[in-house]
Order: sequence, then C-alpha cells, then structure tokens
Amino acid sequence: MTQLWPAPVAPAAVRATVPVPGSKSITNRALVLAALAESPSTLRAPLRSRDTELMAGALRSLGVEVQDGPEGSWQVTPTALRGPAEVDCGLAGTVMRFVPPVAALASGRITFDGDPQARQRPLGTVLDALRELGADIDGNALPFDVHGTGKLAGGAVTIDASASSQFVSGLLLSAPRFEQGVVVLHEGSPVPSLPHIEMTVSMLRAAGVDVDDQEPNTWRVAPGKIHALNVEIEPDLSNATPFLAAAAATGGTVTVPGWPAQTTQAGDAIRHILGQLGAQVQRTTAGLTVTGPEELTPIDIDLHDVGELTPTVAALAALAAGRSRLRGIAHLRGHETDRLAALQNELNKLGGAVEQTPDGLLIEPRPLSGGNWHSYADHRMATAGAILGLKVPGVVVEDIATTAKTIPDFPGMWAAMLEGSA
Ligand SMILES: O=C(O)C1=C[C@@H](OP(=O)(O)O)[C@@H](O)[C@H](O)C1
Ligand SMILES: C=C(OP(=O)(O)O)C(=O)O
Repeated sequence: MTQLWPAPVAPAAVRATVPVPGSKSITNRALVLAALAESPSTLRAPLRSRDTELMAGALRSLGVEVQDGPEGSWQVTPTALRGPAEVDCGLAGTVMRFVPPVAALASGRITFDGDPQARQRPLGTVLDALRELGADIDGNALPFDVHGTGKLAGGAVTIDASASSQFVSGLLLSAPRFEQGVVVLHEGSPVPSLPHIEMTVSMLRAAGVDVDDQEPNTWRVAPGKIHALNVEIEPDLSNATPFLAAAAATGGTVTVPGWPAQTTQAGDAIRHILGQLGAQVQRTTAGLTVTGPEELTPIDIDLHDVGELTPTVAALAALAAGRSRLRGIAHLRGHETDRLAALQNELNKLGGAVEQTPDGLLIEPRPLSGGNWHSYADHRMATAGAILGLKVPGVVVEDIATTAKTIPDFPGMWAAMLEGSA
C-alpha cells in the first residue's frame, strides 16, 4: 500500500540548522572513477542512499570491492572487471548512464534492468555511442545486455545529448580506460545541465586525466591512468534546497552547514534563485543561511542548467505573490517522471493554475487547499509536496519513502527541522 505522509504545517517561521548528507552526483562519479583507478581509493562522507547503494552494488557485481570504512566512508579497491553480472539501475540516471561504459570494459555478459519507470528514461543514445566505440550491446533501453570483451577501442563519436547531460558524463568517466580515449561531439539542441558535465571534467582532471573541453560541445579525454581518490564528498546542494525553501516559504531562517565556497554542483544556483524570490541569502564559514521574505516575489527564470531544482522552485512559485515562468526545462519530461506534467497535475489538484509550455511551466498562484500529492516515484516531487504542506494545511504526500533515492531519512530531517521552530 502506498504510504501516506501528512505533510506537517509549519507551526511558525521555520528556524533551524540542517546538516545535509553528501552529493549524489559527486558520490556516484567518485565510485566510478575509483572502480577504474590504478589503486584503492577512500571516499569520505559519501551519500548513502538508494542511488549510491545501487551504484556501489553495480560496481561490486563487476568484481570491484566497495567496503565500509571508518565513519561511513567507502574504501574502493579496483579489480579486473568481469561478468556475468546483473546490474539493477533502480531509477538512477547516473547508474543507467554511467555504468554501461564500465561494463563495456569488463569481460562477459552484463544484464541491465531497473524500475518500471526507468525503462521509459532516454538511454538509446549512450548505447548507440558505445556500439560505435566498439561495444557489443543488445537493446536500446532497459533491459539490455552488454557483452564485454575486457577492452574497448574508443575513438570519436557524435551524439545528440539534448535529452540529458549524463550521456556525455557517462562516456567521459570511463574514457581514460578506452584504448584510444574518446572525443565526444554533441550535435543538436543545447545540452542541459552543463554544470554536471563540468563536474565530470573537473573530477577526471583531479584524478590526473587529460581532458580538453575548450571547444564548445566537444570533449576530448586522453587514454591514461586514473589516480586513486582520497576525497571528502561535499553536501548535496540540490537536496539542501527543500530545507532552504522552508525558510523562504515561512519567513524563517535556515542554515545548511558546510556549503562549499567553490563547487561544480548545480544546486549552488539556489543562492541566486532564492535571492530573486525575495529571500536574503548569505554564505559564511558557518554555511549558507537563507531568511525568507514576508511575501515571495514571482520569478521568470531559465532553469536549463539546473533542471533538478525545478520541483523546489515550482513549489515556491506556487506560493508567490504573482505569476511565475520557468523556462528551458523540456528535458524534465525524461527525468524520474515527466516532471512538467507531474507538477502541473499535482498543483492544479490543490487548486493551482499551472500550465505547461513547450519548454516549461507558467505558475499562477491561487489559494491552495489540502489533498493528496502524488509523488510519481520521484524524490523531488515528494519534497515539493512537503514544501507546499508547510503553508497549505491538509497536503498528504503519497510515497514519501521515495525520497530515499537521494536522502536516507527525509521525513526525520524534516521533523527535526520543524521541532525547534514551534
Ligand atoms: O550527472 C548528474 O549527476 C546529473 C545530471 C543531470 O541530469 P540531466 O542532464 O539528465 O538533467 C541532473 O538533472 C541529475 O539529477 C544528475
Ligand atoms: C534527475 C535526477 O536524477 P537522476 O540522477 O536519476 O537523473 C534528479 O535527482 O533530479
């Protein structure tokens, strides 16, 4: 039975300090790089959630040792990659797009599958690209099989990455181990979520890999060794956004400790977004502190680079003083669910007036009333429902447990945030 979670109404302005677990995107890149590195790695403060456990499981099934170390760290020991293996991708874009290139370097048959919704997510581009680079793969979407020979030629490939930046990141992460490295050329509408590709490039370089990204839409990775990682994973800034939004929505103050001064995480953009919505935002050595305004200012914004922030921004826009427009996010139709349709449906069910445009949403605030908020197995839909519930009595979020995709205990963190605010 679907779990029903009555979203708590904020008793007053929310005042809290909320430590946030490690970044999904950095953790899963670090796991892949560590699996392909020349010697053992240590990942400190990694995210331990469904998506990262699935990544660890996928790599383990290929023979890599991923072991618990002190204080929640992961020790990763690379080995010769081998099948036969079965990889469960769950609903994780990073697993379904980053692991097939690793599997192409293994020997034996590796079968990939995932959640029912994962079978709908765009993937064919990655599999076609791998075939062009020398891999033997049956299928174009989940489920599919990779028949590895223990090596991959690599070389140049042209892809259309307008549906997901992860197509590019997945090819680049394994490319130092391809015999010729890789040159990925993008042709098509602009690639979304570019900061995520910058994160991939910067983590490859930190591991000693030669990457050339000077030309727009072209990434060149030279073949070579990947050095072992010894890293501390930053907090997940996108997962921080529902908690910061709680301050913005209630005129309260929330601090997220450990906000990095410099980062490639897309979630860092929330500082400017919350500023545009009328909040005061300050980054100090204590972390990022957000203080909400009396009334939220409507926003007209292109979220193409930071699409994963859309559910949080849409929830706040629905509580703002006028009409908002979110643009540049057509690719969200291929995320965990069709997020544009999901936000439109759920906000309108509560009495909102939300329309889809070809590349985004028009959000006209209306007085909202309680009702069931369907999550569509999407962690960020569930957290968007929680944000609205702070201000709208009677919002009941279905399947709050789906937040475990990237946050191990969202309901507990939300309750702890509200406890000190009464
Ligand atoms: O590489 C990554 O870690 C991610 C890239 C982005 O994907 P898209 O480019 O598909 O939006 C982002 O939305 C996702 O949450 C994580
Ligand atoms: C799009 C997202 O996830 P994934 O890594 O599964 O693509 C997300 O977390 O918002």
